[in-house]
Amino acid sequence: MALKNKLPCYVDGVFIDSQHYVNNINPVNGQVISQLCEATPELIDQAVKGAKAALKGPWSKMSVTQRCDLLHKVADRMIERQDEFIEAEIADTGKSLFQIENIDIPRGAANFKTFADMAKFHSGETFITETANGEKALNYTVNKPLGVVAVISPWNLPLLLATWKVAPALACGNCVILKPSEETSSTATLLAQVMDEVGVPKGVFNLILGRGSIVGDYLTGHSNVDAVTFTGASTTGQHIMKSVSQGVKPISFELGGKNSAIVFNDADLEKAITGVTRSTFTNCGQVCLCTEKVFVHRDIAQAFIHGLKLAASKIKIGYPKEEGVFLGPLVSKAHQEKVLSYYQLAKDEGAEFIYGGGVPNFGDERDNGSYIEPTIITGLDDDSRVNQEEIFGPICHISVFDDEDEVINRANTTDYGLAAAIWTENLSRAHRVAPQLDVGIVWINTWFLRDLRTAFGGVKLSGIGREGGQHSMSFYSEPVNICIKI
Ligand SMILES: NC(=O)c1ccc[n+]([C@@H]2O[C@H](COP(=O)([O-])OP(=O)(O)OC[C@H]3O[C@@H](n4cnc5c(N)ncnc54)[C@H](O)[C@@H]3O)[C@@H](O)[C@H]2O)c1
Ligand SMILES: N/C(=C\C=C\C=O)C(=O)O
Repeated sequence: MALKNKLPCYVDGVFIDSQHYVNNINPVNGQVISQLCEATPELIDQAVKGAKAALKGPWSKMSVTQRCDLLHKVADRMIERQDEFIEAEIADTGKSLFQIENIDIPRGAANFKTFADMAKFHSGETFITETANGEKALNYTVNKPLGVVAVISPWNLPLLLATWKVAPALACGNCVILKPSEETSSTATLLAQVMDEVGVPKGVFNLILGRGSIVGDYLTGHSNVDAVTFTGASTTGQHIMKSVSQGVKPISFELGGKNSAIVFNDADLEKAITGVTRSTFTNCGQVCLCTEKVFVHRDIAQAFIHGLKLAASKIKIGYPKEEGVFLGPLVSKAHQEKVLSYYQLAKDEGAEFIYGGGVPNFGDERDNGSYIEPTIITGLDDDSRVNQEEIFGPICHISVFDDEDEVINRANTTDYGLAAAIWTENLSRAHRVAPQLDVGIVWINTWFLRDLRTAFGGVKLSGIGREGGQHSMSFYSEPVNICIKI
């Protein structure tokens, strides 16, 4: 069923128009493309009640194999409808067709396949116990679902990040209530259609739409929600933590970042330039893993800066489907204003602009969109606001360093701790430096190369917990130890 101009909620197996609307705007030209039906508290209560009931229905009676086969059907149907997912994601985000068809949409189906397969191998533990006084017992684990899981997802990789949590939550037998970002709800609505089409039992997957501060806040504070998994800004995470603390329930947070790329003088310079171009400007800098701070060794600084500036100048900015376009707009006017305020702050703090710093002038409808220039700056202190606060746009600051210990300390001097990239051809140095970085993820001579079985998450303001592979299976399950005297 093609998306019309109203995006409905999906509660207890029914698509519902709440009669309360929030405009959905295309960031390419600022036009209203649809309206999402914002969930009311009553509708959220109904979703939680339906999810609770579904835990006792056919879903809980399915074998792991039956449940995971159904999730494979979800993945297969997403692939059958991928053109609709691509169109919907482009309409909401304006990002390039290249990125959407190579990263965003394929990962939706991949997330379901990965965790459906992982669930089949999610084993417990068994111990034959012999106590000091000669008693014998058999101990074994049963993995049970948490119950009703609230999933709150962001706008930067909408389908990828919603399914990154929905898939393992369902694979572990939970019922889910997904609240996507109000900026990008279209692919989540298609996901609800897919769930309905393949026969996921009613109440197992629910979709409630609307503003985070209203709908998200009500959901995370709901006494009958058993767990909350959230991806978004650190400040929002802190708010959700307060909201959830009205009860005692598991939380998983993937939050903001202020990520460094460290380019040593023994790096392959061309690889490093290409890699840092990707890690800074991909998705218009709107990836939590993106580089915003580049530390380059003094010996190669001029050559690196020249190369990065040349690479940035070759980046094509334009319509999502335009041939060769790498950079689309930022997700919204509000976010464009936020990122531009940091460009202005950089000027005020005395930065030297090596490239960019403004807004492209197209002379057409795109001037009503939220485009921005890729930007490279230098000359600011490590403790400047621009170098300490997450900007979440296509900008990096370049600093020069002289030795390893210095750069490790400088890269760690941040309240965030999500990801880092190291560029060096010296393997000893790579393996020596990586563990010293206070982050959750380190890439060496690459960036955003993903194995979905690995631990994903950050430390400090970048999050709580890890998801990915068995880390997701553990978060979305409650192990019960059963001891039988023998
Ligand atoms: N660590 C990661 O994996 C990761 C991934 C993507 C984005 N992010 C971070 O997310 C931020 C950008 O995304 P964003 O602007 O959508 O983040 P955001 O925090 O504004 O919103 C994220 C989600 O939370 C909801 N929300 C907002 N306020 C809420 C509240 N009070 N209660 C409940 N829900 C609420 C929003 O509606 C949205 O669905 C950046 O800081 C980025 O670093 C982190
Ligand atoms: N969680 C993942 C990416 C997060 C990107 C942040 O913007 C992933 O690749 O699984």
